[in-house]
Amino acid sequence: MSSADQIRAIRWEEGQLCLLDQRLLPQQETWLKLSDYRAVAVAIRQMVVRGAPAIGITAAYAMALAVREASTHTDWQARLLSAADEIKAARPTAVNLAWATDRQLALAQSVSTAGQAVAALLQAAHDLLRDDIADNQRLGRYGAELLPAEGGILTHCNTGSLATGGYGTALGVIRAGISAGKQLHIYADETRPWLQGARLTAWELQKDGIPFHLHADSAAAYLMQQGLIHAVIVGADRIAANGDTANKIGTYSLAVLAQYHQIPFYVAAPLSTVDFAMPDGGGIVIEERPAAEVQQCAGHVVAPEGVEVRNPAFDVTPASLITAIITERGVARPGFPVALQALAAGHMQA
Ligand SMILES: CSC[C@H]1O[C@H](OP(=O)(O)O)[C@H](O)[C@@H]1O
Repeated sequence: MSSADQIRAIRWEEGQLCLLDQRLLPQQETWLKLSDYRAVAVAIRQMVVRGAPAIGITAAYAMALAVREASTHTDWQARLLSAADEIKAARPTAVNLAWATDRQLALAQSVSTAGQAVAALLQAAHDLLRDDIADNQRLGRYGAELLPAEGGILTHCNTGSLATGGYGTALGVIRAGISAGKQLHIYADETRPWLQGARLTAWELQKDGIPFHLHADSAAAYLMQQGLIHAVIVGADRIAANGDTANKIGTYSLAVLAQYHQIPFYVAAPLSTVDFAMPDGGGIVIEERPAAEVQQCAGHVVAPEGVEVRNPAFDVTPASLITAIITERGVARPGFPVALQALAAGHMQA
């Protein structure tokens, strides 16, 4: 693989969904080739593929696999409904998973025959993958305008090509800023416990030749205190209608730190990540992941046998701590309920 334009986590090849196994990066680049939607749901839950937009795209392909299997049965629509429930149950927090699955279900219910559904759902999954990359590039350009001409940008988790169809959201803004000639230095949180920053963001930035330092999550406050950070930019898994944002655990503490140090705090996400049916962040389900992820570090057990663990995979940052939400249709600033609705309605451009 070469630069950002080539990094892909999701491919459709010879009738199979191919997923780059992100559990093994950066040491191994191994692809899983899947033909059964049940195996795709397991791959999402086990984080073979992760990142809100990426799991949405993956779910869309899983539905295409499901309708292909169901199409040989007269009760194909009932079978597809059951498959959709199984796919949506893989992970609860990122709205993209349910959004993409339900969108495929509605498409299947809009056609007359199983054969038409097989063709329509596969094409819709291809279109979603293609459109996500184009949306990320638009989002990147809008966000790049907010970044300083020169400075340090802190990012959390992985929001690049591996978390999306390609190019990335927060990392897409950084890519667009660099392409626009901005002199940016990236500070990448390692992002315990799954280490998306240390393993995935570092891998992407190194491939792009973007200057960066990797640091422990607990070093973020020190870097801000030293005046090295001029903006924080993160992704999102679910944005409530009022702008409250669920994102990787540790995001909320970064937002509090950014406010204390008077550093702009940006969220970058496609509008498909906004859950307009959810009035505020209080209703967002936070995924609790296996204890082993905290008891271990990079696969090595570090905690004593039998310790009790809390492992929330996400937290919710109140809209009051967010400077702006960057989307593929423009930038939403505080007064998010109206601004996000306006962007979704296509009324507002940056
Ligand atoms: C481009 S959104 C990526 C988003 O998803 C990550 O979560 P996970 O790695 O557990 O799927 C994280 O919240 C990122 O901000």
